[in-house]
Amino acid sequence: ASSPACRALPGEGSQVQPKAPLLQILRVAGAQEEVFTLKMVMHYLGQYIIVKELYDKQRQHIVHCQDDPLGELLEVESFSVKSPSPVYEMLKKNLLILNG
Ligand SMILES: COc1nc(N(C)C)ncc1-n1nc2c(c1C(C)C)[C@H](c1ccc(C#N)cc1)N(c1cc(Cl)c[nH]c1=O)C2=O
Repeated sequence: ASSPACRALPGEGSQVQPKAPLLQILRVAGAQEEVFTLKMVMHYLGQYIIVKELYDKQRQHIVHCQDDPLGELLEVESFSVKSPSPVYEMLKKNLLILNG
């Protein structure tokens, strides 16, 4: 069901299992795990952005991901780290919550 309740993101402590396309991105950022906390997922996504230099060199809170697998997942060409709703929407679709 995709009712709002079960589409919420888990609390900090809950464990999540990224679906394959997201897990591939986390692997590029160095993730070895299969099961993560939300905080770990955000950390590896951040590392991915920095390592691949997807940020705008002039306006460094802007991420350009139109030509990157991350953009395909986020379904946006770019976004600001200050308004991360595309990130949370993507996570809701790409994380299995293991313990609610
Ligand atoms: C372009 O960004 C940056 N550029 C620089 N330069 C020096 C160029 N330094 C820091 C950041 N930066 N700021 C924030 C974040 C970063 C890095 C780690 C991407 C993270 C973050 C943002 C997006 C995703 C995704 N997909 C994952 C983590 N982030 C967060 C955003 C949210 Cl929503 C939750 N937790 C966070 O840490 C921020 O606010």
